[in-house]
Amino acid sequence: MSTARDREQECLTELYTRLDELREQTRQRLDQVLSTTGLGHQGLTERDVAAAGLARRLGELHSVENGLCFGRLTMTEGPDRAIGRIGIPAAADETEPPLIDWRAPAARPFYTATGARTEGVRVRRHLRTSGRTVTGVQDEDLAAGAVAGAGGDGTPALLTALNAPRTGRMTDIVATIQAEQDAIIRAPRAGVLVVQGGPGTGKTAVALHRAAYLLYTHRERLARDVVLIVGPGTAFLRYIGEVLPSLGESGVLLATPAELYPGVTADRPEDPRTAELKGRAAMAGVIAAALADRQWLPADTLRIDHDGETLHLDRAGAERLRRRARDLGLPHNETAPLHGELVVDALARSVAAGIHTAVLGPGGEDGGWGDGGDWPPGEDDSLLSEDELDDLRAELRSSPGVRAALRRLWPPLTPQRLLADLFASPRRLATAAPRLTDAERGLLLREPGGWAPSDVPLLDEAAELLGTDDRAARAAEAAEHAERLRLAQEALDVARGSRATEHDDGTDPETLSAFDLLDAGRLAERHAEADHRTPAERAAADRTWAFGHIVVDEAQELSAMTWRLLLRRCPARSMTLVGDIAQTSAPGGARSWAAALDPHLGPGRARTVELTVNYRLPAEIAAPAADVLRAIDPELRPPRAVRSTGVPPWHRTVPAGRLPAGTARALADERAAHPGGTAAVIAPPDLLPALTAAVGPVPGVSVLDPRTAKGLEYDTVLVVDPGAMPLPDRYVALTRATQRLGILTPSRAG
Ligand SMILES: Nc1ncnc2c1ncn2[C@@H]1O[C@H](COP(=O)(O)OP(=O)(O)OP(=O)(O)O)[C@@H](O)[C@H]1O
Repeated sequence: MSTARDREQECLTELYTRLDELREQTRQRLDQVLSTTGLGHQGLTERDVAAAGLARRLGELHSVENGLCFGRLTMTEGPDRAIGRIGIPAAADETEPPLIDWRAPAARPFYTATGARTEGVRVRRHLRTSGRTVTGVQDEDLAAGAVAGAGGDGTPALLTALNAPRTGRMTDIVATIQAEQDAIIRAPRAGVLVVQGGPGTGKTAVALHRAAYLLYTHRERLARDVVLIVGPGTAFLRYIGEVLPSLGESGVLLATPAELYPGVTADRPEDPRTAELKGRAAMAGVIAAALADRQWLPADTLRIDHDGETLHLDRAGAERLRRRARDLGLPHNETAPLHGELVVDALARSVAAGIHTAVLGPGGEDGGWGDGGDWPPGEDDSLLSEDELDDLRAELRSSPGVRAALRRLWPPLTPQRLLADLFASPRRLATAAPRLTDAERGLLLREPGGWAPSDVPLLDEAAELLGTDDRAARAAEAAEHAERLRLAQEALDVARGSRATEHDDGTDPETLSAFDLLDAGRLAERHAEADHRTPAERAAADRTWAFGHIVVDEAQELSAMTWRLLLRRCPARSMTLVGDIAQTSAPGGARSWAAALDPHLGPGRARTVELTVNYRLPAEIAAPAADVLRAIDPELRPPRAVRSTGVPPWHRTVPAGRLPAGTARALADERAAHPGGTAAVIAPPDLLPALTAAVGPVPGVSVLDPRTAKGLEYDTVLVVDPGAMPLPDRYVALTRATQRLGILTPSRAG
């Protein structure tokens, strides 16, 4: 008699056969599409789009090779449902799909059914597989009523997953998503959802699976608009980088907050106090004031050389024109040409009025426009016709002296220029930030050269106020077009040359050739490169991209200015923000979700849910972490550990001078007792150089400070001198271990 495992093996083999067929069909269609020739420009673009779609699908089909099917639901009525990483559609002669995508509504009871609420499920089966072989089957009989279900109480499948050694890369959790996590993953897309949870409650895992779920459920929209995932640092992004590809998803953009301004690499070191200051919401006002300061006014009268004459623009007149330009309510760079027109018009009228005065002599009340008269002069003051005035304006517009004056009065600016000039000038800082103290302004003052991460939202703020100054982009496009024209012309010349030769050979000179039908311009158009970038690549390069959904991990760390930037990138306000208020270590980070988000969203606009079960820490390691949490805030409750290892953390006191050597020895002992897996030494930043030297390069071992360790996890963790860490950092350090924790404290005598 065949066992359940044999029967599952048969089903699994059949599923892999179907997967191989799907791969083959997709590969053939891709080959077919790629080999299509003789297409026009439009046809080529369509071919490229189709090929990219098929290549993506092929990638998806290959990414699910491991763990293709991980569960089965036997229903009280109707056919079984096999649950997997992707769906395999029913063939023409089938009524049910042989494999259901974990994100499909029909798969949901796999995660939510309990003995009390069976949702029509009789047996929930977990499959363990290795490659294409079934290695184990675990059944939960819901009809027996004793099953708590996927509620965080440690089903064997979950415990197996949690006890597995870590590889240094996060893995997906599709086979064991728990009910409280499932509710978050499948929450509606609209609105801002905040997921608060202690360390190890699966916030990161949930956020990534939510992104995969949303991409599946709103495929068309989100594949086009892209999902942005923001994580605290590059080490963290590397750690989570495989999860979505393993779920067959590639249409996401992963970035750190420092990477959110295209074209800027923000790696300039910075004093944390400066970073905190630059993260405050008040910096938005400072930047606006810095820009207003660049819309210049002459102290008295501006003298403008024009064609050997001197034109005059007095301060009051310049101020009136500036006010009219500002009243337009447009960004600075977009206002520049309009302000220029106002000034040119005023100058033209004043010249005309000068002619008027010269012809008629100074009359009546008209005491001129430089000293309190009506300025700029109106039409009635002019003897010139409108056509003559137009000519005069045109002349002034192209006058080098006038142009120089316009650049001075309303200079075209880039965000980089505005910020670099502001931070390099005590005078500009004093004008733009009068409410800051001298010491604070001193923190902002610096030589130009490079950008710090905290500059990124400020550059974005400045870009918003400045508007597009797309002259550079237009110039590049024009240069590119000229180059294409040149190449096309060359191609035509070569063709003409070869025809001349052919004629020499006696071919028919009357035969029409390509160059008879085309000119270089049209040929250039045809050769214009189609944009082959994926939507995620285009989004990465475009500051004004509106993302379909934004996921932020370690969201508690973001400054007010970074929130402003992110909300600009998501006008639809469709966001999932995960974090833990108790782990906030950034000086400008959140003390409460309401304090961090209400100023940007409005009070109560974000919906907050909590994760309460700790999947990382065994109960033994959770205990010392809970003590630290109480010290941070007695109101906060630690998450409940779902498993226990029977291995309590150890504690060792070492003379301070021998801390590096003592740590290296303790680590070596741990590695000898528990070979393989991953380990980390987490210490205050100033101890890192000595510890790194003492430990040396060991595969699978990292030496890092608590802030870099945030979000990461290791089988074994040694925390060195936790007493020297600020409380949130200590909390982070003590909550990274999945199996074993050792604490080394320097003795005072050392
Ligand atoms: N349902 C689950 N099944 C299996 N493993 C899970 C599950 N939920 C979480 N885990 C595992 O628990 C560990 C902690 O998860 P994760 O890193 O997402 O927690 P976190 O809340 O983001 O922690 P931190 O606040 O420290 O960043 C990871 O190894 C994750 O894979």
